[in-house]
Amino acid sequence: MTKTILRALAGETLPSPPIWMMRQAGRYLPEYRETRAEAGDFLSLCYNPKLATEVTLQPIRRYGFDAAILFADILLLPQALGLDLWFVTGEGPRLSTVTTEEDFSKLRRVTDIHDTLGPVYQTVANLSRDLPEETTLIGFAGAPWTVATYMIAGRGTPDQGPAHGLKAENRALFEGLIDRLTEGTIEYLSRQVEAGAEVVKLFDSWAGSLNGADFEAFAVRPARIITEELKRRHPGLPVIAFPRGAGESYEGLHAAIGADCIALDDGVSPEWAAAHVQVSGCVQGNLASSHMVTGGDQLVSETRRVVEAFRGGPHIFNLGHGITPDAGPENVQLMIDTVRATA
Ligand SMILES: Cc1c2[nH]c(c1CCC(=O)O)Cc1[nH]c(c(CCC(=O)O)c1C)Cc1[nH]c(c(CCC(=O)O)c1C)Cc1[nH]c(c(C)c1CCC(=O)O)C2
Repeated sequence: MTKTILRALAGETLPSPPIWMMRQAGRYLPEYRETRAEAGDFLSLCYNPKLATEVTLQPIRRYGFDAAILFADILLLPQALGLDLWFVTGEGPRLSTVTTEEDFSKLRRVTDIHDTLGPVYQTVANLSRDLPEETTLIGFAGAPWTVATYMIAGRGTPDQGPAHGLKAENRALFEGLIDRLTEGTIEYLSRQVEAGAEVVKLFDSWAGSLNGADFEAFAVRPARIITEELKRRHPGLPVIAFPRGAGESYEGLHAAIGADCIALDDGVSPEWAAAHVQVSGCVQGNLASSHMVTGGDQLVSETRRVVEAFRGGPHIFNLGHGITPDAGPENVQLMIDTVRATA
């Protein structure tokens, strides 16, 4: 029998939605913290196939999620393109920046990323061998705009100001960077698929700060190019696009991107999204991740509300964003039990 996630992605409405969770391998789990301590730091964990495989499997063993997502990070691609990358504990990522033509000219060609990323492909291959047969393996990459915001600022920013600045001041350089990332993302995801990823997901965490023509040019268009080329190389490959914060612009994105599934953040109500987005295809989401911290009756009622709202069409249950380190592992179990009891 075909895996439930693949059935939903193919447009099937199931008795209860299959479920997985963004950042399901993460610091809220004691077993993750233990393996991460063994690896030393976060990047050493990402580039250690044995340990990255182990942390990817931990939430599958504990909860039996219907999908596993490769353990890696969206910032490994800029590192493979030649930037320095490190993580400051308690603060987040730091990178060397691309803000001038000279910086850009030093970036590696997209065909030269695989030496750095080899361990990631090995993790995918391990997972494809070790996962239970009913569990779908999801590969991923950051979308060009979101990755560019980190490469231009050298860190996370509240409003993506430096990237908007470069877009205004040196459009040609900014577009060159988006194009390089678009090509690099195709090569990176294509190798993940060859190693055994069954689905790929594009994380555009900062799509919400692009408006109007910019949203079309730098969120929709790169996602469409990546999706089309991956599907050309790997016929039948399902693609999930996650333009977080798109708001009303979520409407029409299945067709505009050519994606099989649009992932929703919790800034849109499930009732609105059922009427305006799910009408054109599978959706994924969108319980607020804060419920994984607070738990209780509200978690149960809001989980049921999301399931009910999307009951009439293809749906993959997920949070609206990644689970946070302060979440309670018991709340995750309560969410899963509540979703599965709706069948
Ligand atoms: C913007 C972004 C990044 N990484 C990612 C995004 C897009 C999604 C989003 O908006 O959250 C995507 C990502 N990051 C990680 C995954 C693995 C798969 C998953 O479990 O979903 C995925 C899909 C692991 C991670 N990536 C990171 C962790 C925490 C690392 C640790 O163990 O200390 C994990 C499990 C670190 C990371 N990585 C990044 C930041 C800003 C941070 C620091 C913030 C934090 O510490 O939570 C960049």
